[in-house]
Amino acid sequence: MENIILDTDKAHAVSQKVGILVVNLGTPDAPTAKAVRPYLKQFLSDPRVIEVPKIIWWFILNGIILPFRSSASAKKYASVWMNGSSGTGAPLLVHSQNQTLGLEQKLATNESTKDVKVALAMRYGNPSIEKAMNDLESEGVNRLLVLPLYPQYSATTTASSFDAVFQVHAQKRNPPALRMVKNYHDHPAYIAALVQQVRDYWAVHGVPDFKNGDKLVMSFHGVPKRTLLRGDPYHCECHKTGRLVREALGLSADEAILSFQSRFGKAEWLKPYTAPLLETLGRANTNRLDIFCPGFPADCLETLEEIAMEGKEIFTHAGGKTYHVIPCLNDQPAWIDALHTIALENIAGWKTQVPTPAELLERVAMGQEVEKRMLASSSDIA
Ligand SMILES: C=CC1=C(C)c2cc3[nH]c(cc4nc(cc5[nH]c(cc1n2)c(C)c5CCC(=O)O)C(CCC(=O)O)=C4C)c(C)c3C=C
Ligand SMILES: [Fe+2]
Ligand SMILES: [Fe+2]
Repeated sequence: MENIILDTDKAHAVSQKVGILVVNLGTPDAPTAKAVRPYLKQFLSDPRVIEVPKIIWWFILNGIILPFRSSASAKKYASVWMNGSSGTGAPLLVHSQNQTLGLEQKLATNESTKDVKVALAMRYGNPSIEKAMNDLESEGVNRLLVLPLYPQYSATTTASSFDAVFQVHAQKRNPPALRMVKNYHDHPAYIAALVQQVRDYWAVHGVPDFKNGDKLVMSFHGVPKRTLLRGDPYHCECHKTGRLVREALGLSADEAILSFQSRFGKAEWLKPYTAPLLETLGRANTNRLDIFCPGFPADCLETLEEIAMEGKEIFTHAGGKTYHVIPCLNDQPAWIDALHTIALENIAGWKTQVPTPAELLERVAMGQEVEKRMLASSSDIA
């Protein structure tokens, strides 16, 4: 039936179905300039990402960035495109899909959450936020938790995803109730998953010799410095995540160094920049450097190409010896557990199962009882 209000199964808001919209940044549909261009256009036309006057930016974007960057980025995407046991396609999409499935399976193991619907959406590209919200609506979801795969809040990412959800929400006559997860940069389950990931890597590849100058670099995606000056808490949240991981590993700030990568354009971004740091550590003839990206829950172009390939080249070319890349959380069980915990905490109080007719009658009776008591107490006051 078209109108869900007239559908007797769903009438009178009886259905109380909870849905979780897992949101990540997005990625092109194919590693070609033709597919990268519309993705970059949508991404770089977002005023949350680019805070340059619209007219000026239109000329820079269409005249310089899209013609040149689309084909350069496409080559980089081609170098990391996946075709293996974990899945086929862009790494960001494959890992985000596996995480979404992992969360759904975990929720399905418990009677009270087994009917929670989970969908993945991408802020730019596919599957779009609009499509995922419509899919959840057609499954009867009327209470929606938005769970971004951004542990650290930034207006450029988290708020931008919320904007896109609100835009779809604004088009609906009977939209779902909304809850948004703003951040979880210091959530114990997220920190535990990060620490586990580093320890698991060291269990296989040996622990760096920190006393003899080996380093752990924790590289986060950067943002323009002016966003920090205007009040974006992203910088502080990255520092808190980094400190909690470092302390759990028993390392000093000199042994585990925090940095920011992926600078775009000429403006100043958060410092220290990762690439020059790798060069400095290479020049200092660092024997072993391990690099980890705690702010990226899923491996993507920025970790697999920029960090693993370009970073290695910079470090070893400058004189560094061995370069170890610790994979992102991806589908690590402790991370799926963390997502599950964060989701449960944020849907608390939202009943997920449709009440039985007996439960409905009980509620009506309870309501009548409360009304009677209120009337009695108001006549007492009078
Ligand atoms: C132009 C400014 C950009 C800001 C600000 C920015 C913030 C930001 N980005 C991420 C996470 C990711 N970014 C990724 C790719 C990417 N980022 C930018 C630019 C900005 N990011 C561009 C132009 C690109 C596209 C790739 C390229 O052409 O270089 C990705 C990977 C996407 C993929 O397909 O693999 C992620 C993830 C965060 C967390 C963030 C701010 C906190
Ligand atoms: Fe980015
Ligand atoms: Fe800060």
